[in-house]
Amino acid sequence: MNWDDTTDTSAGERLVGPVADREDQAVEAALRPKDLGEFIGQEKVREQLDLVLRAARARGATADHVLLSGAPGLGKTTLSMIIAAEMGAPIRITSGPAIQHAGDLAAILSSLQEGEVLFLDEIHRMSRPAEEMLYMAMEDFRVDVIVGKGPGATAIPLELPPFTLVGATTRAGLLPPPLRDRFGFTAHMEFYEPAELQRVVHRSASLLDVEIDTDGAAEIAGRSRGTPRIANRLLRRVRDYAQVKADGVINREIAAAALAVYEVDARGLDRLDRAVLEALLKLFGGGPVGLSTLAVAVGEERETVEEVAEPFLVREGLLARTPRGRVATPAAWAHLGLTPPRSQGGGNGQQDLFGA
Ligand SMILES: Nc1ncnc2c1ncn2[C@@H]1O[C@H](COP(=O)(O)OP(=O)(O)OP(=O)(O)O)[C@@H](O)[C@H]1O
Ligand SMILES: [Mg+2]
Repeated sequence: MNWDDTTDTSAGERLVGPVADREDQAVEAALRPKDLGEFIGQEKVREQLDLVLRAARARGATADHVLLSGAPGLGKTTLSMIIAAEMGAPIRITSGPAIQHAGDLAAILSSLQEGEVLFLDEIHRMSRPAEEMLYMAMEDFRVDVIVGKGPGATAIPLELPPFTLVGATTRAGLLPPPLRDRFGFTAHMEFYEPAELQRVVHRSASLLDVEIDTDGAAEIAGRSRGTPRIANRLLRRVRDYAQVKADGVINREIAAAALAVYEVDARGLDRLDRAVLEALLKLFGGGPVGLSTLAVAVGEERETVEEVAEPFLVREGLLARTPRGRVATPAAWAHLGLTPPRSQGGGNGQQDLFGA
């Protein structure tokens, strides 16, 4: 799947974009669950990780290396901090792009304390030489530091204390198999159910001292695209609205009115998503239509339509990418409150694709 870290920048900052913006970065630390018990949803991952960590603690050993994969904003960074907290270990945080030379990694590894958690975010963006050094460090807790250049270069082996590597990636498919295989435990984070996001919203509201009722939280959760980060962001915008336009208390009407102002619809589609769907339905009868034609019709770049709008529309089952072009699903017609054209012979892709 295409969850590139840079995807969102092409259409500017979106209220429903999954990647952290400046404001998110400033407030997220305060909203992060601190232990596994506080972490909402991801039942399987939580149960498995709990076992891995308990067992390591019982043995008095350092936990196995953990790989966290999943779309932006689902809680990878949060979980890495929880792992350290549960192990009572310090955490060192760095990222793939920050490690361009093997030497950068050697410096970090050689300064780790015993049992420390090394969190390597965006691990798929590390340089090749650093990656190879990491293999040995993960497996044998050893690195070879190369001193000098050319034929006179020598490798000085350096013992490392046992540590736990926690790698995070939005693109697990980009990880070379030898790297993937060196993790003892891999957790794949799924998008959250609305009921889980509702709990996220409630929890964040109470931390932010915002009063919200059950329906208000459900309304925000339903528009959050399965992503806690987006839920927290929408909550902040709704809070602003509630303070200015009402008495500060969030209920369903306030949440819906606030998000209408920000053009986030009941299903979490924003202006761009709706423009793409509307063009597809109203101008092209539901398709199939080529990506370039669709992009011109909405006045956006091809890449913006393909990388920013489409992934969520496809995930929601509103749009399908077919060899003959983009096609709207029956759910898309229903969502926009439009009636699909009836029996247009072979001219319309609806019939043969969906048997309507
Ligand atoms: N399971 C959860 N329960 C409650 N809050 C959560 C949960 N998962 C994530 N959050 C909240 O969502 C926000 C984003 O989470 P986090 O930064 O861990 O995502 P991420 O997967 O690291 O994203 P990225 O790929 O962009 O680095 C945080 O503020 C965190 O509080
Ligand atoms: Mg993160």
